[in-house]
Amino acid sequence: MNNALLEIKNLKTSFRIRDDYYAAVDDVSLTVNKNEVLAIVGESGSGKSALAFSVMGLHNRAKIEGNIYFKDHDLANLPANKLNKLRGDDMAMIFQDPLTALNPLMTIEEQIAETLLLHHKNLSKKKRREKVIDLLNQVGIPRPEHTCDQFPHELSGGMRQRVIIAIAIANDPELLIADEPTTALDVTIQAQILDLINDLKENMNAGIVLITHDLGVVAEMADRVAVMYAGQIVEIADVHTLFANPRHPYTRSLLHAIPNIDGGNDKLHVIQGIVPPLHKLPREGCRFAARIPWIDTSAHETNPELHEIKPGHFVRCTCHNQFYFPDEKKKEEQADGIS
Ligand SMILES: Nc1ncnc2c1ncn2[C@@H]1O[C@H](COP(=O)(O)OP(=O)(O)OP(=O)(O)O)[C@@H](O)[C@H]1O
Repeated sequence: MNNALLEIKNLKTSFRIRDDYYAAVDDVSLTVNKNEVLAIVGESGSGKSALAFSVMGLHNRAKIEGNIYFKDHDLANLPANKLNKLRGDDMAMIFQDPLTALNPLMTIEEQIAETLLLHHKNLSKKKRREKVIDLLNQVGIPRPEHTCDQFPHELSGGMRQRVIIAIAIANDPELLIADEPTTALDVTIQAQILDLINDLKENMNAGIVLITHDLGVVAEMADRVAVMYAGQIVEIADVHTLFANPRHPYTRSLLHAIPNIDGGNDKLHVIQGIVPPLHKLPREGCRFAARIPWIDTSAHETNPELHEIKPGHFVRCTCHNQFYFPDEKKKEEQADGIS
């Protein structure tokens, strides 16, 4: 049985810079299944949000090519009115910054009710309030009746993010996209919000796309992980495989950059350089090659593709076969007595 909820095929999302279009998402294909959390990880500028916004139809002036299949629709080619109906009804998004995502001039009840009314036009005022209180309860707001009448600025960051989640789940969406849902929050609140999203996955039967640059969050929450670099997926695997046997040099560098928890002597490996700006992204060859200059250029493919190296484990470019970290090689050589 096909368990796919969302199927993205050859998606290309391009932005106009001066006279040309540049792809921030460049030929991405992905599937999100029912009842799974798919994490998308990568440094700032790798195209994670551009991908999520394409699915939600939130780009104003981007050029979108390819297909985004969801519930018998191709979102990439759907008229705005139909997309609006699906958004808020069947798919919803939790944004990074709860303050900018809420309307400062509306009470919490009014904001949640606005989404409810999309689906239940004839809801009486009394029933509407009951449903809002119920949703605020579900997301762990302690005094929901009181919070209903408050404005966003009267709530803490963690409470505001709970309200955002209440709005997102108001109509029981089948697909939930959470874009860095805890970045703006402090650590203890982060953990509570992640627990809440985990509970939602269990209770809602939804597919969740979790965008984050925090690998700790990925390890805790994800079923599968897609690693993005410079607009492309460079590796995709189930979460256990990705942490136990990361293959792409970028994935390995991201994992290598996590400090050793037991305080070993390993130096923190910092990935040299940054994701280049959009109009300067290399469009030919391995896009990560410039950041691993010690690897011989012959290791890279001319047109790197995603290869399935084990069932469900895909890696782009053959360079992973020859990749090593210079500090590790040095250690090995020292151990072998070579100076
Ligand atoms: N509206 C836009 N117009 C032009 N360029 C854009 C636009 N939106 C994003 N970009 C560019 O597209 C690239 C990908 O950006 P995106 O925000 O998707 O990255 P990201 O991985 O989500 O990063 P972050 O973690 O910082 O949100 C970046 O180079 C960014 O500057």
